[in-house]
Amino acid sequence: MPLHLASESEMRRRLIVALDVPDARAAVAAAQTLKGHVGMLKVGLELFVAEGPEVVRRLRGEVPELEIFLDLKLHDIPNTMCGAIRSARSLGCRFITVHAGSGLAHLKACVAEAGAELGVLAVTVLTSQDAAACAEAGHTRAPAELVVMRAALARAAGCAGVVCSGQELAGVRSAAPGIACVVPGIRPAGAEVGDQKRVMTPGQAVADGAAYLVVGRPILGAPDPAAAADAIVADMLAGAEAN
Ligand SMILES: O=C(O)c1cc(=O)[nH]c(=O)n1[C@@H]1O[C@H](COP(=O)(O)O)[C@@H](O)[C@H]1O
Repeated sequence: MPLHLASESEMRRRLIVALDVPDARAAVAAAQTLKGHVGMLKVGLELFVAEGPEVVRRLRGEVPELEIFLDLKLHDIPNTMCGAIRSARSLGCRFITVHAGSGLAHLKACVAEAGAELGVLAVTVLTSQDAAACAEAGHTRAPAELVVMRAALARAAGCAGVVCSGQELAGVRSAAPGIACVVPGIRPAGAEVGDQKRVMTPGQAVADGAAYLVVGRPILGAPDPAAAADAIVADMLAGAEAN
């Protein structure tokens, strides 16, 4: 992003916090703490399995200024994926995730079902997978090649974006020009990597063209989550300005 367009509020809008917490009470408390510091809340499997769609309605009611990203990583036959998307449509979420590895027909069906309001994000290759994990799973291509192929499929299907690691941003941008890249596996310099394999710092991911960053433990596991989010925003801004 050119220097004159990079602003702190723009970086905050592009920071998504993963609410990987066990219940609605913890989710609402984290959202209240982080409003004004992040731009979107991600509701994923841990919280959704515990609380169901009601937690999305509750978050929308209690923190209406933050959009919701419903991360269910749907991976099934098209009829079943479309049913889940139909059920999700009334929740008013900004994004929903599906696995890109299902192929073009699956992605197209999901995009058609989601309509204009709900953006379908195609998860390319999980950031917890390295080359060895892909080989174990039977893939003959390296993660970066798979990501780029799947990003091209996602673009052809009309997806709102892809989920990829920061390490594939350049490849995705050239294979699927214009597609929004949503990047998890974000780790500030020196932070614990945990189960993530393909990681990048916030600033580098923004410099390389990420549209949104998804961050969980480096924010929620910090002694002061709002300060941790602010530090990530500062690094994002530095990355945007260095670009
Ligand atoms: O779809 C996702 O959001 C996702 C895709 C992916 O490839 N890797 C990945 O880590 N995620 C999610 O991003 C979040 C990352 O959390 P932290 O590793 O704690 O920052 C988790 O909620 C994951 O479910």
